[in-house]
Order: sequence, then C-alpha cells, then structure tokens
Amino acid sequence: MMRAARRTFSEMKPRTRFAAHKSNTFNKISPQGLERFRPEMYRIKPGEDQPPVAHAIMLRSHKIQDSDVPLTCRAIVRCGAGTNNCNVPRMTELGIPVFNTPGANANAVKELVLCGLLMASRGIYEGASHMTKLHAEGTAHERIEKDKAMFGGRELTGKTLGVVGLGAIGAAVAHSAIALGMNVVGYDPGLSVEAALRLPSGDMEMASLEDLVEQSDYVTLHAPYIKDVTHHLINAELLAKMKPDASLLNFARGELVDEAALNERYEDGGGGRYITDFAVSDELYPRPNVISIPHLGASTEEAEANAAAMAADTVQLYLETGTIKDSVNFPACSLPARDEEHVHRCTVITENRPGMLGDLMSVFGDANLNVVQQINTSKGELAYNVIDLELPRTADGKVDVGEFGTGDFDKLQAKIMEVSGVKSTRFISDWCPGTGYAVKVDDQIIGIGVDSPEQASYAEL
Ligand SMILES: NC(=O)c1ccc[n+]([C@@H]2O[C@H](COP(=O)([O-])OP(=O)(O)OC[C@H]3O[C@@H](n4cnc5c(N)ncnc54)[C@H](O)[C@@H]3O)[C@@H](O)[C@H]2O)c1
Ligand SMILES: O=C(O)[C@H](O)COP(=O)(O)O
Repeated sequence: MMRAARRTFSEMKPRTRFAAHKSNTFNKISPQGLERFRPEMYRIKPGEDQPPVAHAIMLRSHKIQDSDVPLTCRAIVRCGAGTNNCNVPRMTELGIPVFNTPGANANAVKELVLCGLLMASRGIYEGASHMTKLHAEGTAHERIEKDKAMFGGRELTGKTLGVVGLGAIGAAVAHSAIALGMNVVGYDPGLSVEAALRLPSGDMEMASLEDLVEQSDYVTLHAPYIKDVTHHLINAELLAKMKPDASLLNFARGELVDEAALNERYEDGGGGRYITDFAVSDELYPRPNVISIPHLGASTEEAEANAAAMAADTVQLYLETGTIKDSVNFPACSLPARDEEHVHRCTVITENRPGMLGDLMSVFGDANLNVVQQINTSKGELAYNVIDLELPRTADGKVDVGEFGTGDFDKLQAKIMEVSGVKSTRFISDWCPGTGYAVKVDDQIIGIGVDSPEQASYAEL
C-alpha cells in the first residue's frame, strides 16, 4: 500500500523526501551529471548492485536486460543518442519512458567523423602503423622518404559526401564538410522541421538513398539502429551502386551495414575504405580497407559531461513534475505546476483509445475530486496524462485530512488501475515525489506504493 496511516501533509514532508528517489547507473557516468542530483532527494548506486532497486536507471552503451529493470522503475535515461541497447518496445508496454540526450555528443562525433574522412582519403593510419614497424626495426630515418610513396592519398575538397541521417550529427557533419570544400548530398526519410532548419539547406542537395550512394565519394551513416527498420540499411544492392573507390564511414551503429556484403565487395576487388567506430566481423577485420575504432565517438570530456548533465535534468524533471521531454517512446508533455497545498498531481499512462480519457475522468468524478487542470498527449498506441486534483479543504483553506486522508490515495489509485487500458499511475507532490506508483503488468496490478516488492524485476513476472 502507498501510505500506512493518516497524517497531515506537513507531517509527512521530511520523512518521504529523503526516501523519495533512487537512481541506478550503468556505465561510468560523468560526475558533472551525477552532481546535479540533490543528495537530499536522490541516492545514486552502481547498476551492478543487487538486488536492483531504482526509480530511475541511467546508462550509456551498457546493454540493459529486462531483468535489470526493477518493478520500482519509472524511467530509463540514456546519456547519449542511441537507445538500441534497451528493449524500448517492452518498456513502452510497461509504461516506462525511455529518454535520451539529443545533440549532447554531436560535436564530439562530428570531429571524429572528420578524422574518419581524412583516414579514408590519406594513408594516415597505415602510414603511422608502418612507422611503428620501422622505428622498431631502427630503419625509420633511412626508409621514410622512400616508403611514403606507398601511402599516397587524395584530397577531400571537390569530392562528394553523402550523409545518411540528418539529425544532430548528420547536420553538423554536413556543415563541416561544406567548409572543407566538399559537395554534400543528404538523405533522411524522417527529417523533422527542427532538424531541417539546422541544415545548410542552400548548400546541399537531398536525394534518394540509391542516388546518394551512386553520387558519393564518401558515404557517412548517422541514422539510428532500429531492429526491424534500419537493420542492414546499407545492403548488397546499395554497395553494388557505390563508386568502385568510394569509402563508407559508420559512426552510427555496426548493424546498419551488411558486413558479409561489404566483405564480398572487397573480395571482388572493390576499393575504398570502411572506417567504423565499432567492432567488425572476423572476415572483415583483417582487410586493409577496414579501420575499426573502439566506439570513441562520444568519448570526450565535453560530450560525456554534456550528455550526463542533460540526462540528469531530464529524468529529475520527469520524476518530480511528470514533464516529458526527449523521450523516444513517450509523447512530449508539460503542465505548469499549481503551487497550492490542496492541489495534488497524478500521472496516468494508458492505451490511446476512444473513451479512455472519459473512463479515467469518471474515477475522479466518482471520488468527488475536482480536476483543476489536466493534459493528455499521445504517441502511437500510448497516451500520457498529467492531472492536477483539488483535494477537499477546511474553512481555513488547509487540506481536509478528515475528508481525504493519505489512505484514500491508495483507494483512488486502485480505482484508477482498475480502469481498462490503464498501464500505470504515479502520484507526485513536493512531500512525496514519485513514491506512489502502481503498474499493470500483463493484466496483473502491482501496487508498488512505497516500493515493495523491491527485489523483483519485470523479467521475473
Ligand atoms: N559513435 C558514437 O559514439 C555515437 C555517438 C552518438 C550517436 N551515435 C549514433 O548516431 C545516431 C544518430 O545520432 P544523432 O544524435 O544524429 O541522432 P538524431 O536523432 O539527431 O538524428 C537521427 C536522424 O536519422 C534519421 N533517420 C531515421 N531513420 C533513417 C533512415 N532509415 N535513413 C536515414 N535517416 C534516418 C532521423 O529522421 C533523424 O533525423 C544515433 O542513433 C546513434 O546510434 C553514435
Ligand atoms: O549513441 C550514442 O550516444 C553513442 O553511441 C555514445 O555511446 P557512449 O556514451 O556509450 O559512448
């Protein structure tokens, strides 16, 4: 149950505030992000701590399993862009928003892509490896001028760069490539208005993916990896359309490229290089065309700090106010707070269907609670509601605990959960932000309330 005995709200303040939020982290998260959590409100624990108990999970590229997600979890935040290391469809079913930090590491990736373009066009990597060998042999001074002929290259200026995916990173790469004197052609089937406004529009062309690969001397990938959508986006057919000496840069995700088909291309004498920020197959790795970097795109002090700070802010905003921004599976939503003691906020995650809102509102009507303000937003099959309820007041304006006490919240929550299509509910207030939580998992209602059962994860149900 949510709360045991009836108390006045002010009596509850100190106790519940301290126990309010716990966050688990996976991966090493920049201290500049973790410092943003107020210690009186949050406890931060490494994700490996067992049993997993958390209201929120922060992670970088750690592949999170369903068994890492405890029943207490209300939010998952990725310090970075790609969320393919989390089972987003399952989190949506469970009513758990997954957040990311758009653009926070874009500059770091852009800089490494520029390095990748130079490594694709000049023999920097091969030449440096050769020098390591010559120095070890003691012949570096003697051989350097003779051997440099083996590592000649070409210039970027005047060449065409195809940018696949024109979000935060793609747009930054396009601007820099134009500044280097390259022609830029772009492809993005889901370009948002916001992203379109960031593009060097007058200076670049848009094309179909087929035309882009045909025209380009370099193709750089900046699309997300989504299992059923962008798996092997660059396939045998597209690789066959590329110029014989064109290079492919992949700083997005390894799975975007059909490596077996790429291996065939090189087997058949195709040229150009594959510069990637990911590990490649055993067949591809030894090929001289391939340069593999250990996922360094976002590994700069600046990007790590930016992403962690943004993630910390986003998840606190959600836990403390219900506001959703930068979620990959939930609709954006914000309702300004009514800073009045008798107004109590609850959030409800539901199916997005006709009549759903009416069914929900009738629960408050039946409980004789006035809805003073409310917002309902939706994304696909999911709807999200932030509802401010006015509790009964005594003549002097205080909340009437005789009329509506803390135990009544439990009853109200149970009624909300009984409505068909409701996935989860959460009561938020400044004395108890986020502790009143109930969730429906595969038709079973779990009244988490003050966090029991703490040790179970969704995978165990
Ligand atoms: N190497 C690294 O360290 C590193 C760092 C950050 C991001 N990334 C990867 O790069 C990706 C892009 O990052 P971002 O910050 O630019 O994200 P973003 O969301 O700003 O941009 C992604 C763009 O890709 C577009 N897109 C979606 N499907 C597409 C498709 N089939 N073909 C072409 N475009 C498509 C979207 O419409 C969007 O405009 C991330 O999803 C992540 O996987 C890698
Ligand atoms: O999607 C991302 O943001 C990148 O792949 C960076 O991942 P990292 O933070 O684990 O380096």
